[in-house]
Amino acid sequence: MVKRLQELADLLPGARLLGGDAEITSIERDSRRIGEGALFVCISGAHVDAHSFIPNAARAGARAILTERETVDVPDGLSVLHVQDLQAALDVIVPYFYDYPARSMRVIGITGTNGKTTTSYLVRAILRHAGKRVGLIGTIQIMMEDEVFPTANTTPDVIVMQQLLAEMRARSMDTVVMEVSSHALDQGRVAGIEFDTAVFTNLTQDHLDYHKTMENYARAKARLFDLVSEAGTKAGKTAVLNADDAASATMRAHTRCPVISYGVESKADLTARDVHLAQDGMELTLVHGEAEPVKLHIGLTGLFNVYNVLAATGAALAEKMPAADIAAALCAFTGVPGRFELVRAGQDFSVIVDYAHTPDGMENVLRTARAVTAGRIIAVFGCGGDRDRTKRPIMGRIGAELADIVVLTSDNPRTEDPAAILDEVETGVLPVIGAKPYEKLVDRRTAIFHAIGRAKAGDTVVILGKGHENYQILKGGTIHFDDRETAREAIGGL
Ligand SMILES: CC(=O)N[C@H]1[C@@H](OP(=O)(O)OP(=O)(O)OC[C@H]2O[C@@H](n3ccc(=O)[nH]c3=O)[C@H](O)[C@@H]2O)O[C@H](CO)[C@@H](O)[C@@H]1O[C@H](C)C(=O)N[C@@H](C)C(=O)N[C@H](CCC(=O)O)C(=O)O
Ligand SMILES: Nc1ncnc2c1ncn2[C@@H]1O[C@H](COP(=O)(O)OP(=O)(O)OP(=O)(O)O)[C@@H](O)[C@H]1O
Ligand SMILES: N[C@H](CCC[C@H](N)C(=O)O)C(=O)O
Ligand SMILES: [Mg+2]
Repeated sequence: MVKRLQELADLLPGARLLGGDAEITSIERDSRRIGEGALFVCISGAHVDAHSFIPNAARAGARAILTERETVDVPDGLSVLHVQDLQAALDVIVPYFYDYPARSMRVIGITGTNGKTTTSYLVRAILRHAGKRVGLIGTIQIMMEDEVFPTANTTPDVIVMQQLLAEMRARSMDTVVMEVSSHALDQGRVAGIEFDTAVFTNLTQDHLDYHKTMENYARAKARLFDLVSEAGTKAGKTAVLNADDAASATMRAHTRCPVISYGVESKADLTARDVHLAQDGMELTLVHGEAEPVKLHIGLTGLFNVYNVLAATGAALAEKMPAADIAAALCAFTGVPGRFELVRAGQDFSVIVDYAHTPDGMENVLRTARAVTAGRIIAVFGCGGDRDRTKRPIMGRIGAELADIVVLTSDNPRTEDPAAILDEVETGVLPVIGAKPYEKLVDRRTAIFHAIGRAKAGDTVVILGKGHENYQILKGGTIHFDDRETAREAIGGL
């Protein structure tokens, strides 16, 4: 990809180009990714100011910088593109630079508090069963067909996003399925993407540290439905909405394209009945209008996963996938890493590792565990640091109400004092814990060993919050940590 700096400047009213035109071969916002000919975008972030990396960028071969700062010292030979509003400038020039890759493929965006990753994996499985070449962008990883790439965010920033989409175009992906976080919608990470199908899973409390109110949070999510409604270069757009979630009204108010609704309680285009849960899967019957109802057995469990199955089916129908492929792919689906994942190491009790890190997620998972457990529920959980503090006591209360034994422990404390986080969670635990056994163990490994040590035949140990994560983020740095691995070790030591 090569474009002239002047060409980019011409797209931006009020932009000033200092130091002369130059040929640009990439756009980067991280000095560590700069190569020969790059335009280095200087963002003053939450932790560091990228202007301080200009010398590094120059040494690495940057040709120019993009900034909204009036005066910037740059080494000789580096041009400066000055703009009034950096984010607005990126919205325009990044998709242009990469020749709007999203226009070359179908784009399915999934938003909502919980269920995005699970739904995206289900959609990917259905599309692939129907013979499509599928890219996936989300929390766990990025995939292009079977090839896997790591990711730092659920939805990458606008630059990495356009680079990924350009790579997917080069590899002839037919469709990209992506999780679209509220942060992404708020920060313009999906600028320049024309969505074909937009899916809403649900809205419950999370991220109030960032959005402040549930109204702002809902408004950020609704942005995806503005985007899917925009007239662009594509035809056949659809919004897939959860009829049982009150926030769908907000999403619908932003939608100006056809809607497929799904639900279990309310009247909807797509529903499920005859749901039978087991620990390692469930049966359900999918009902879509006048079509013959389809009975499925799938390797996911819990009513919340019925919603994910319906959301994914809605997206597949919007993408005109044949009913036979939908049913066959769902029946062959075996689960998502770290989502209600069973750890089997020959023990006579169950161990489930799950990514629930919101009040609603916890409630769903603990209720599901209860429904499929004969003995007691032992819950191990905490809350992430540097994130929504108001969810801590709520999660504490839910854990104490729904489990029989509670082991409070650290999630990813990040820069916070781990013990202080647990104290905040505990304010929700204490009023409802009564005589139930309760421990507060800051070290997650000790907590998992403790919980597994208490388990008896027929019990279920539910380890919540970190799911697929194979690390723990502490003040001193990030360490290797995997709940599944630790649980296996603990079982092995019994
Ligand atoms: C609050 C927030 O959204 N922060 C995001 C933001 O970081 P930032 O701009 O504040 O970054 P910074 O670390 O201060 O760095 C500033 C600039 O200096 C640059 N830099 C930095 C170091 C260096 O050596 N050289 C260099 O050039 C950085 O590339 C950056 O451009 O931009 C980064 C690049 O896109 C993101 O990775 C980062 O996400 C952080 C890691 C994060 O934790 N975000 C969470 C809140 C988030 O976005 N979560 C949602 C998921 C929510 C959900 O699914 O429930 C997500 O989509 O991931
Ligand atoms: N539809 C749902 N409704 C409520 N809770 C759910 C739903 N689906 C999954 N969960 C719970 O939320 C956890 C996270 O699920 P998943 O990873 O699919 O969601 P996500 O929206 O991608 O989360 P994140 O925002 O962190 O990326 C699961 O481990 C489960 O506990
Ligand atoms: N174990 C996690 C889950 C984080 C989920 C993530 N999507 C976010 O909140 O950004 C934590 O709280 O650290
Ligand atoms: Mg996710």
